[in-house]
Amino acid sequence: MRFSTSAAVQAGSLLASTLQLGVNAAALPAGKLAGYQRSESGRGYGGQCKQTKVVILGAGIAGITAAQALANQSISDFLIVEYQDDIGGRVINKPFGLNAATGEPFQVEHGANWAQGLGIGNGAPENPIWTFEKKHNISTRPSNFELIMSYNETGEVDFLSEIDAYEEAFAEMLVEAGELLTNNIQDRTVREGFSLVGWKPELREHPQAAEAVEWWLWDGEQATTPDESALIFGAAVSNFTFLQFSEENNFVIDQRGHNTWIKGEASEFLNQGTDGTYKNDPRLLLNTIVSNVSYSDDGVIVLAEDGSCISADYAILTFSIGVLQHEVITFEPEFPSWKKTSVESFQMGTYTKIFMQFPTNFWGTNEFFLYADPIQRGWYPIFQSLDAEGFFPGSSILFVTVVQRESYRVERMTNEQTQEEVMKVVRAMFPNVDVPDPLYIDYPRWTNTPWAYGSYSNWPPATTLEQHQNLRANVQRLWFAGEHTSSSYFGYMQGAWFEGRDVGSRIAGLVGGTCTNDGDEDGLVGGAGDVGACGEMVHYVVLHGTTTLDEYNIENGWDGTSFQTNGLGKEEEEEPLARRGEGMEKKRPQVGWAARNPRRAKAKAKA
Ligand SMILES: Cc1cc2nc3c(=O)[nH]c(=O)nc-3n(C[C@H](O)[C@H](O)[C@H](O)COP(=O)(O)OP(=O)(O)OC[C@H]3O[C@@H](n4cnc5c(N)ncnc54)[C@H](O)[C@@H]3O)c2cc1C
Repeated sequence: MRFSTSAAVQAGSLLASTLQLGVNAAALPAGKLAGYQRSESGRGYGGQCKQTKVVILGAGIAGITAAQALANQSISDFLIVEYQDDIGGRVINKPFGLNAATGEPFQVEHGANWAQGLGIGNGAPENPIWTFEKKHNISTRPSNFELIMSYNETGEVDFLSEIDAYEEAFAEMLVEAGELLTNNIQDRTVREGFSLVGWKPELREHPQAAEAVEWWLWDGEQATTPDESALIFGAAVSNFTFLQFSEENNFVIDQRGHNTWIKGEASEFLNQGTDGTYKNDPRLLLNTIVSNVSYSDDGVIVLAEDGSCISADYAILTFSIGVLQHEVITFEPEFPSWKKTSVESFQMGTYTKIFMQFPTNFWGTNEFFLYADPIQRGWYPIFQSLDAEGFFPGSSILFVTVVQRESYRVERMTNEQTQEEVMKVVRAMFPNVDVPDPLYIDYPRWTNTPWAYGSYSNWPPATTLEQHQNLRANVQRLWFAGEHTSSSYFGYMQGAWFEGRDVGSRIAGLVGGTCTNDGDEDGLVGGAGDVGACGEMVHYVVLHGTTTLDEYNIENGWDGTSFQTNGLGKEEEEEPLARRGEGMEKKRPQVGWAARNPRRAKAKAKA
């Protein structure tokens, strides 16, 4: 087997490839070129550049899956470049507090914590992430969303009936969203969608309680407010995961870390190192920060901060939209305007879990604690206990989640400042308890993490599928993949996986000359994840106001199963709310956007 790392090329051939690529060598920033000084002739670099067929930028789910797709099609000449000292990206765990039983800290997940929409029973397809978690024996526990208590600034107050009211409205809004998509009607914000079906928190008897419930079930999932979310695509992403797969969510408690499944998959094709583990495969370049990407119709040159350089026929860039928006990477030439506009159009939401370990459990056996602040919507709204049977019993760990603007605020504060605010809330929730201060408090600063700049993407209003396709589409030999390029599962691990697989397979087709990327998981037309296509991706130089139904197709990254209920929507189909989509393609088993069952819809939570 030939390894690209051993094929470092000398200055002369770098010059040749540079010229071939049409890259203006003089334009490459000097500071990024330590070790790659121009030769005396002024016609090349004095250093060496690794050469490979495909360079994969980022070793999160999308990057590892793209590499796996290449390997599966016998393309072993690739390099994976990763900022951090290990793979997994936003699926990342950190030590926290102390496990008295072992004398070691607990491992808590700073990023993705739930496998969502597992796809259990009812003939539903299985979420591929759940398949991998089972394969690699990841320890998980179903979250019990029935074990929830509600509070305000006076203590425990039962406002859980608001959940039913919200969910009835949500179900109705989903049907409306399906109508908008099917008939190519202009999209709305989720806030408008809610208002039109009568869900207006400010008009309810207890507005703060209604806001807390809305925060939990909307912002707590999308990490963005209903006012900042697109109705059609916000409804679709929920349908794809929770209706197509199922509404079961499992919380990961594996002390090896959630990313063990990604490492397990990587070990199946990255095992050429001296010790036989993925980490020592010379094709995986850890601790390498990409700073400059030059691309053309012939290839790509990637420069890293440490001065290293890679020349490749193709690049797959999997960095988050937060990284792209922070302009920490120089692209040469600059992105064309259709690409630049799409990068700036989509949003990066932030989701911050603040972990606290107390000397004792003073809150009991419930799992969730919803708090309605009298003044500020989203003020330390949902607490979750890890000191519960099946989780970390005896740990006295509680974590509270904030998102978006509150995330930005707390992430700029010290742990001590945050603790002071949180403890005021906790003491108000439990007025009859002598609540101790936590022994430990810690939380990630996602908004400032230089390899992510936020948690996961969200689809803003006034943005069509065509605009999103521009986010996905390649620019010459530079390709893109990640949760944010998934129109059907953006924000979720499965989005990153489907997109990594798709782009890896497309490029395998381009490199190998034969494209086998039908993306067909299950032999069904329009089955889960059938986003496969071959060759270059389409993009749109002129963006139209709306998207016609026939454009919701594989070319635009749309998974044909958005309208499938797989039996899960059966009850709903019998209800008047569920309607059949008009004019659907006959071949695809699309049955209209079913309203979600309010009883099941409580099973929603993100990470
Ligand atoms: C707090 C939080 C909670 C979440 N909860 C859930 C959940 O419960 N369920 C769920 O399904 N999903 C959840 N997600 C989303 C999920 O984690 C992501 O969708 C998924 O992990 C994204 O994978 P990716 O490959 O697209 O991107 P990433 O994981 O971001 O991979 C990109 C890689 O590129 C690297 N990189 C970035 N910049 C550079 C550079 N300059 N040079 C070199 N390398 C670079 C990064 O280090 C990273 O490893 C959550 C995410 C967060 C942050």
